[in-house]
Amino acid sequence: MQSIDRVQLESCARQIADAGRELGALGWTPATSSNFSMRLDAGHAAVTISGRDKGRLDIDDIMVVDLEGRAVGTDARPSAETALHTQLYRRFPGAGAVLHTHSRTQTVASRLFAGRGVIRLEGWELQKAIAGTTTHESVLDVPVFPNAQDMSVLVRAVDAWLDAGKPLHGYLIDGHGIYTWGRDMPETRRHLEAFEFLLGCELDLLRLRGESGLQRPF
Ligand SMILES: CSCCC(=O)C(=O)COP(=O)(O)O
Ligand SMILES: [Zn+2]
Repeated sequence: MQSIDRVQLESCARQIADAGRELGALGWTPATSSNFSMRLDAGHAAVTISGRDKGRLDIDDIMVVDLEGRAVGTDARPSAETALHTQLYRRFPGAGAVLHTHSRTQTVASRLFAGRGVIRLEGWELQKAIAGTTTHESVLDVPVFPNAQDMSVLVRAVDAWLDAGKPLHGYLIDGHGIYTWGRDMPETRRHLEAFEFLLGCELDLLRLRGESGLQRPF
């Protein structure tokens, strides 16, 4: 088995802790929710330990797992949602970081659009913050998958979307939060901020269009 590069692990742990502090300050990680990870090598990732306050992470709050989600070199329990992180590293070889948060905007949007199963973003300049998007004249579909306590159910939903050949840069889980990823932590942060902003705009449009808009069945 490949040995873990300790210097790289510490660097990733610091980046994860820094991201957690900043996202926590924004109020996107309430009540110990959220989880974060970074790829270490082709077979391992650094991920947050389950149940820790993600806004107050120390580097000791981050552990190593293999890409099947098994703990490596520790008895600590990785995030309850580790399977969603490792799935993304397996499916996207270029993914270097994954962020999952529970902001109010993400959570409300997930509930409002759950019946439709997808939030279609189009015409927004900020779509260009998503890697590979060069114009506002593009369509960015953000699926909303039903929540489940059994991670294998969620993994199957994400696999089905990807196996259908549909582009995916982030997804919502109904009543829960968002997952997004990127080649490294800065790109992943940019994606997360873009989704937060765009979901907020969609919610604002619904509010401004009035109560009937909010109640319209999707
Ligand atoms: C108290 S939040 C419920 C679990 C959750 O959704 C989450 O993001 C945090 O779980 P973890 O095991 O990663 O701490
Ligand atoms: Zn969560």
